[in-house]
Amino acid sequence: MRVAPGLTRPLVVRTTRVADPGDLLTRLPVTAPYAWIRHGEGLVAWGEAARVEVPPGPGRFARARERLAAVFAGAHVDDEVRAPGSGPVAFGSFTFDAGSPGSVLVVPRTVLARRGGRAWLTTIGESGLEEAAPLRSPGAIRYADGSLTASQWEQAVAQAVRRIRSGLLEKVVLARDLTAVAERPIDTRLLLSRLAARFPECYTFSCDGLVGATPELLVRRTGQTVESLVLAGTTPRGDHPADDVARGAALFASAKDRHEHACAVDSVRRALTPLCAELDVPADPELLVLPNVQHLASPVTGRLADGLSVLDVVAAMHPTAAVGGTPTRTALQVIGELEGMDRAGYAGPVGWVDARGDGEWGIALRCARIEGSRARLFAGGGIMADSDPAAELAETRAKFRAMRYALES
Ligand SMILES: C=C(O[C@H]1C=CC=C(C(=O)O)[C@@H]1O)C(=O)O
Repeated sequence: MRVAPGLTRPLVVRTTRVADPGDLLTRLPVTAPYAWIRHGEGLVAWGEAARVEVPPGPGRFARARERLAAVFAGAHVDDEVRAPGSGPVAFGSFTFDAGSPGSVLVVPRTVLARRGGRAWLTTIGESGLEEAAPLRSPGAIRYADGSLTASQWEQAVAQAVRRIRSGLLEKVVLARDLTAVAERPIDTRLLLSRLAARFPECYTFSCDGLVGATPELLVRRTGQTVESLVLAGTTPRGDHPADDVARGAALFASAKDRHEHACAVDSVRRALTPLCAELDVPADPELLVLPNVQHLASPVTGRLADGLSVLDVVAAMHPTAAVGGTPTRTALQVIGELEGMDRAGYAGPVGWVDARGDGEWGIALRCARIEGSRARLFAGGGIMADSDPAAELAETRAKFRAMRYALES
């Protein structure tokens, strides 16, 4: 744990109501912006009051929770809002693989938030609102293959299909990466505002260099209530309205996609059942239509049996079969063998937690890791016994479109 220079322990935290600040994203500074926004509501943050670098290994979520509790312990909190996300908050990103370094929780110095018509500002030490600098365009973007070429990735999918058909496993999610190099340093705030405008239904996020707009809510905890939106089963949008409707109907009727979706829902049900006094899992999925793809979606709700933090729920859920597979352990081995890359924060939990244990965590999808003028984009798809490698490749291209749009438009 590191407490920022210039701050004393315990932290002095103050949350005050503020007039509607307008578009939250326009308030962010260029350096290290944090964000979690959907339909214009959520939290943006900047500055660093404390940082918890989470060591890799089993039990990392519990360790993260303990270390964060130590940061929050004894904080002098003056909170006139007392709502989820008020008072001290940490933004976090955990790597997909428990063994990979790079998981982090950051307590920002300033958080600006809006929810349900109320807006508030939380500050730690000397901090506050500043005039934001104008957005900067990254200029032209050049793309290159990531760890595997498209055809190598198709071969990896074909191998996964063979392993599934041999009975080794039921489902595995394989991902690939693309690298992008811009003419000028990439302004994360520009990506965030483009993503939030084009994908209002998604959670536009930024945490420690990982930026994206994910449609998949891993878990929201508000008091005893937990909510999750399970996604799996995808088709690209159609070229015209009739094609679009036909694709949605075909997705709904596809035995392969329904089975792929059921694996993801089952993994969430299995994770949440021991934690919840009540759990409502719909029998059939809905269709979630986004600008680039359509998904099968199941909203799950539950009531927690006792006062677990959202981080405990994240620990129980990750990795769901929307990003791992079934059975989980075998799927993780196959991912390690076939993908040929470290996913880093992609497909890991990303979100925020407050000192009450409330918070919202998504699965980091449709995202990129930004470093200066370079970006590493990620996309994957669920592989089943009857998956077609070319169709899976097309699906990743449709998913890449979210970040490509943010970088290019
Ligand atoms: C793994 C990704 O998406 C997951 C979430 C929704 C639908 C998925 C699918 O249909 O394959 C994936 O399980 C990704 O976007 O990189």
